[in-house]
Amino acid sequence: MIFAHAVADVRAAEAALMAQLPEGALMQRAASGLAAVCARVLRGEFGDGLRSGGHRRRRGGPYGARVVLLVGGGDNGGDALWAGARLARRGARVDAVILRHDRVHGTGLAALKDAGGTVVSGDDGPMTTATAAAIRRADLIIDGILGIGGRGGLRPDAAELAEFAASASAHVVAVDLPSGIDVDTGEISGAHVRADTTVTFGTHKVGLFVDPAAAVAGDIELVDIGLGPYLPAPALQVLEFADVARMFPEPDRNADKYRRGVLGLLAGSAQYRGAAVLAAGGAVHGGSGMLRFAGPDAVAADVLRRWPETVVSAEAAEAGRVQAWAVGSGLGEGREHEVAAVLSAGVPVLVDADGLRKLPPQLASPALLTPHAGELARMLDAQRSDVEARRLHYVRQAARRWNATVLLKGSTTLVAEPDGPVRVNPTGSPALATAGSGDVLAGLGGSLLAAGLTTFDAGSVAAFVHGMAGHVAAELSGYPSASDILEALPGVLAELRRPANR
Ligand SMILES: NC(=O)C1=CN([C@@H]2O[C@H](COP(=O)(O)OP(=O)(O)OC[C@H]3O[C@@H](n4cnc5c(N)ncnc54)[C@H](O)[C@@H]3O)[C@@H](O)[C@H]2O)[C@@H](O)CC1
Ligand SMILES: [K+]
Repeated sequence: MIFAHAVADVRAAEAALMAQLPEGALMQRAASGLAAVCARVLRGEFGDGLRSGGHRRRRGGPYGARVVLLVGGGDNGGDALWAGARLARRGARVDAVILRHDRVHGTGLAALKDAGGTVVSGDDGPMTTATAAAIRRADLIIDGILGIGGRGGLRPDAAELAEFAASASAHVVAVDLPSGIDVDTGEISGAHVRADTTVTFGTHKVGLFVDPAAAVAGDIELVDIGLGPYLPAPALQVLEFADVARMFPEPDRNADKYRRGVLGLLAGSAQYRGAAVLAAGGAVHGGSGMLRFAGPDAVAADVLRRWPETVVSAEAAEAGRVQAWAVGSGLGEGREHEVAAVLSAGVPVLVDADGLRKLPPQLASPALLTPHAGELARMLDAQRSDVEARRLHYVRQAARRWNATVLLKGSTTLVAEPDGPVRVNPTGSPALATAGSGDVLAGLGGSLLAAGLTTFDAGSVAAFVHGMAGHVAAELSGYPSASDILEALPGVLAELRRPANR
């Protein structure tokens, strides 16, 4: 599992660690790790990041490379200067653009000059003819404008520099984080740097994983500076393949269909017949032992035709015993009494799409709510654009409001509980943004609930597996449909369950 921590926790851990170390030792660890990643960038080991196609790719390493440092007035600038000094000693031509001469990191600047680096900015402002020329011909730009001490977006002079750097052909490496993002929330409130690679220190920062900021961080490289023992519980978790392989339900020797868990599914309608078929498909592959579908005859017939292993009934009340319900995908209008009965049945419930319109003020059972940004906006009476801009804020708010687990779908899918860490799904891709894809996810998540996973684990495992299926489907068909994603599921699950991966 990968973790990310809030700035206050990073600061506290740094203070505790620094008390054990000689002055400046931590910055040297950071600068050495930063310089090492920069050397790899200059050897061509990284992709073209955000600006694919528009890059001048260098392969020769630091010797003879042209490097520009953008240096703010804090320790983030200090890291850039010390790393610049290391690269200069390895033969790079290093030019520094100093934003605040009155607050520049003194020993870092002296080290850079000792190593042969030069300052190209003037006393009146950072943007000079020499600055522009250096940025234009640079192979690598190191963004040390703001780190975890930054507040709000970039000021105008820094914004102008960032803009100019983005238009150049150099690879941009951000120090700790792309300057100007809100590091604890992933929000972007003003001008900011767009990085191809971010080298972050001690632990990942929250904003590096949450959009919109995550989209401007590029590849993330973590440099260990020894903070580990001093860090508290993380604010954010990112599941990895091995975690999901371990968490995915494994039937034991005595398993039968009931013990593996039975999912009840209330989905689809005369208007949205396909939603029932897709959700049922996610469910039959999702690790539970049996699917009971409740719905109108015509819809149930579609489900049975495609998934003959399903047991169908006309109404939820006639479905029989289940260990969990999934409710809402393509459900359309009506069936309020059935939804209400299912929500108060006392078993865990996944609520998707039209089910989210029918939520009571208080939920009686453990629930996993799976809105996209538009649905979450409606649930909280907010603007969709605001939810997209402040994803972490709103997913946490909804989790507290309904005392439930909330999975906010989108460019970075987040899974939040009322208290505790938030999980970010790392496998998402634009391939998932297709009609019916959410129905597959709902069936899969419901099935995992029925198999006994908690709402938090079921949501995050379902999102991970669904995302992997999206990647596989995209490789096969370019622009996959939800049916393609569904078809890719068994292969992904087989890979997860291979003994070597568990
Ligand atoms: N504290 C430590 O032990 C370590 C810190 N390191 C580096 O130090 C960084 C944090 O350094 P600082 O605390 O000096 O802070 P920063 O370098 O992030 O910011 C410097 C100062 O800029 C000012 N500022 C804030 N927002 C601004 C804005 N929008 N425009 C212009 N100025 C603004 C503030 O006065 C702030 O103190 C980390 O991100 C990391 O790069 C690393 O060297 C590792 C060790
Ligand atoms: K930075």
